[in-house]
Amino acid sequence: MVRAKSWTLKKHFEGFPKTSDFELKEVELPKLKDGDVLFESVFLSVDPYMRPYSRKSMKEGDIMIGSQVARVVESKNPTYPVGTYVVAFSGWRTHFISDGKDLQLLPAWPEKFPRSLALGTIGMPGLTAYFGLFEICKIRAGDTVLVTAAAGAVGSVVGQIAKIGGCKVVGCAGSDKKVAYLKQIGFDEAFNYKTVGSLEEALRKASPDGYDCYFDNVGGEFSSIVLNQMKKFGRIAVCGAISGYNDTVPQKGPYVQIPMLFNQLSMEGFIVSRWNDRREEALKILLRWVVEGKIKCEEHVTEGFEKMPAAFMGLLKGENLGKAVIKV
Ligand SMILES: NC(=O)C1=CN([C@@H]2O[C@H](COP(=O)(O)OP(=O)(O)OC[C@H]3O[C@@H](n4cnc5c(N)ncnc54)[C@H](OP(=O)(O)O)[C@@H]3O)[C@@H](O)[C@H]2O)C=CC1
Ligand SMILES: CCCCC/C=C/C=O
Repeated sequence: MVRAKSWTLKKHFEGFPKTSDFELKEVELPKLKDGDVLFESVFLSVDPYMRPYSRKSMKEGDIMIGSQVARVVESKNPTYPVGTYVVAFSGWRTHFISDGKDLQLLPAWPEKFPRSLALGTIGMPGLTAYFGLFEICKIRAGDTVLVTAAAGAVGSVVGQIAKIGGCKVVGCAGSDKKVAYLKQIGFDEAFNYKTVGSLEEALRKASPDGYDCYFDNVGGEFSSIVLNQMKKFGRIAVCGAISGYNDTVPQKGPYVQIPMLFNQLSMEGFIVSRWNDRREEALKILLRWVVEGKIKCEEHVTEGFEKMPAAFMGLLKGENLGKAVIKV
């Protein structure tokens, strides 16, 4: 018999999540039926979307939503023999039983890279960067691309793909260590948005001619300032709005119409699952770029399933450099 631990949402988050909003539970899993597979989570992901989606799609008492890289430990399903690795969307759980549906088999995995990358660069965040840049920003060689939360899971891949595409890349992040990292992985310009005196001046200094593309991960006041520095026909990919996820009262800011009108801008929100039908094709490209060394991957690994709430809250505070993952 296997005992499975899980983290549940004890109380809906009000403002910034608290330790007391989560509850650790343990249950005994039943025996497998024909067609069933028993998995153990090897790596779990914490992602910003869990904050807004907890309110949108969960009720109190539910297991926290999320994905994991998991390994088959017992199987009554020939498609998933023992030892097979998958990406599953089974929530914050150490073990789970699946009927084999809605699992994503990991491709042949190069020895030298950890499988946790299937939750980051070679997974959902990498796909977000890829489709956001090519389908929404429609990058072209020579464009100047700005990205916020640039040292995180999505942002760090955005910058590196934009460089592969022949763009000039400017990144903003919340610590000097992150800024140094951005320069190390090839960003042309980077600054710490928390310590520059004036965001407006910092943006102007990084690209005096303005920006063709803005990959917006944060929203809020920062993005209102960027709007006025977009070039004519600029494209804005609204990927995330983390600066507002913990707000209890929605932020108010300048209205977007005037800069959008006079600079003839396009602004489009997107959810990565829009391109699920092209997932495999894009993952192959991302994996190739990683193997070729064109994309460097950084991970912020927290050891121990018990520390998942702390890792999630740390992510929302900006403690992570690269993709935040939990090693069980
Ligand atoms: N549209 C889609 O399909 C998807 C959207 N997303 C969105 O992309 C964004 C980045 O996600 P992801 O790469 O996974 O996360 P990250 O790895 O970038 O981690 C989140 C980062 O956000 C930054 N941050 C936190 N609070 C603020 C704030 N108030 N203002 C500015 N920055 C802040 C922190 O970095 P710093 O130290 O630099 O402040 C933190 O490290 C999120 O908004 C997320 O919701 C992600 C996946 C899919
Ligand atoms: C199930 C993954 C969906 C990710 C969409 C993210 C939106 C904002 O973070």
